[in-house]
Amino acid sequence: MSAPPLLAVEGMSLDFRTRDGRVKALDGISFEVQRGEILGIVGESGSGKSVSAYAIMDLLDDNAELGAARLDFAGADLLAGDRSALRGMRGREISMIFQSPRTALNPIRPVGKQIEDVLVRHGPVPRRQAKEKAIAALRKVRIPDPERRYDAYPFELSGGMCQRVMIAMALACEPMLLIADEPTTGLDVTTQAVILDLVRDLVDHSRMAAILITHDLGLAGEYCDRVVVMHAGHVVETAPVADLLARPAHPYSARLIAATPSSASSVDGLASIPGNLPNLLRDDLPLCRFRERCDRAIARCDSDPLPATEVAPGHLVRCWRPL
Ligand SMILES: Nc1ncnc2c1ncn2[C@@H]1O[C@H](COP(=O)(O)OP(=O)(O)OP(=O)(O)O)[C@@H](O)[C@H]1O
Repeated sequence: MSAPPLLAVEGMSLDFRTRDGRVKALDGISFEVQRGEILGIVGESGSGKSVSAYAIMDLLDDNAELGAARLDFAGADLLAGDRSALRGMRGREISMIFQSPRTALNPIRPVGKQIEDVLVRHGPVPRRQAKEKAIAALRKVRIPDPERRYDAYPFELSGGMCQRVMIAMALACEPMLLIADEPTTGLDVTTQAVILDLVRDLVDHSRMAAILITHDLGLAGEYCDRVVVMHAGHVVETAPVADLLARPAHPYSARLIAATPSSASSVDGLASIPGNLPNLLRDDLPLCRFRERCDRAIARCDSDPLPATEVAPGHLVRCWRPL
C-alpha cells in the first residue's frame, strides 16, 4: 500500500463569471502531490496552472466558482468545515512564491523584518525570538552575511537575492507544501539554478513537498519527480518526469517536448504548436480541448468523454488515441 498523498485534487472545476460570459478555466482536473516530491505543472500560458494553485490556496477572485469532488490536504478535507480555520491551516502549512519577488516584497521595510512579520503572524514565535529565527531563515536560503542582509531593503538586493528572501519567508514557518509559481522567471540561468537547487535540497532533506509551476519543460525535467501537463484547463497527462520526456502519450505533450529542444528553452509563446488554446468563454467547448489542434483526432473524440488510461505505472493520459 502506498502512503496517502499530501495533497489530493480530484475532479476540480473552476469557472469565472465575467461580463462576457463564463470562463471555464478548469474542467475536472485531478492530480496528487506525494510527500517528498516535486510535482511540476507545465503548459502554455492560459492553461490554468496558476488558478489551480490559487484554488488550493483559497486565493481566488470573488468572481470564481469552484467545484471539486475532493480537495484533501494532509488528511484534512479543504471543502468541508470552517473556512477561516482552513485558511489559517493553509497559510501555515502551504506557502506560495510568485514571480517578480521585488513587487511581492514591501519596498519600505527591511527584508529581515518582513520575515519576522510572517513568523509572528503564523507561528507561535514571540517578537524577541523572531530576529534570530529570521536570520536563520536567511542563512538557510544561503544568503551570504545574513546578519547584515537582515537590515537590507529590497532595492539594495539583486533579483536573485530578493527571490531567496521570498523563499526564506515562504519557508520560515516550515510549511508542508511549497507552491512555486514560475519562481525563476526573469532571473539569469545561474541564479535560477541556485534557487531551484535550494528547493530540491529542501524537499530532499526536510518534510516539505513542492509544486513547481513552469512554462519550461527543460526545467521540469531537471528538477521535478513527476509532471502534470495542462492544456486549456484540462490535465492531459501525468507521469514520472523521465517517462514523460522519453515516452509522451498525449499528442500535446509530444508537441511540447518537440518544441523544447534544450533545457534552456521554454514553451512560452510556442510558435511550433499550431492553433491556439480554445476560447474558454465558449459554451460549446469540445470534449477534448485539444481537438482542433490535433492531427490524430478520430470521430470518438467528438462524441465520448475523455478516458483516463494508465499507459505505464503512474503514467496517465486523457486521450482516445494516445501515442
Ligand atoms: N479573475 C479572472 N477572471 C476571469 N478569467 C480569469 C481570471 N483569472 C484567470 N482567468 C482565466 O483563467 C485561465 C487560466 O489562467 P492561468 O493564469 O491559471 O493560466 P496559466 O497557465 O497560469 O498561465 P500563465 O503562465 O500565463 O500564468 C485563463 O484563460 C485566464 O484568462
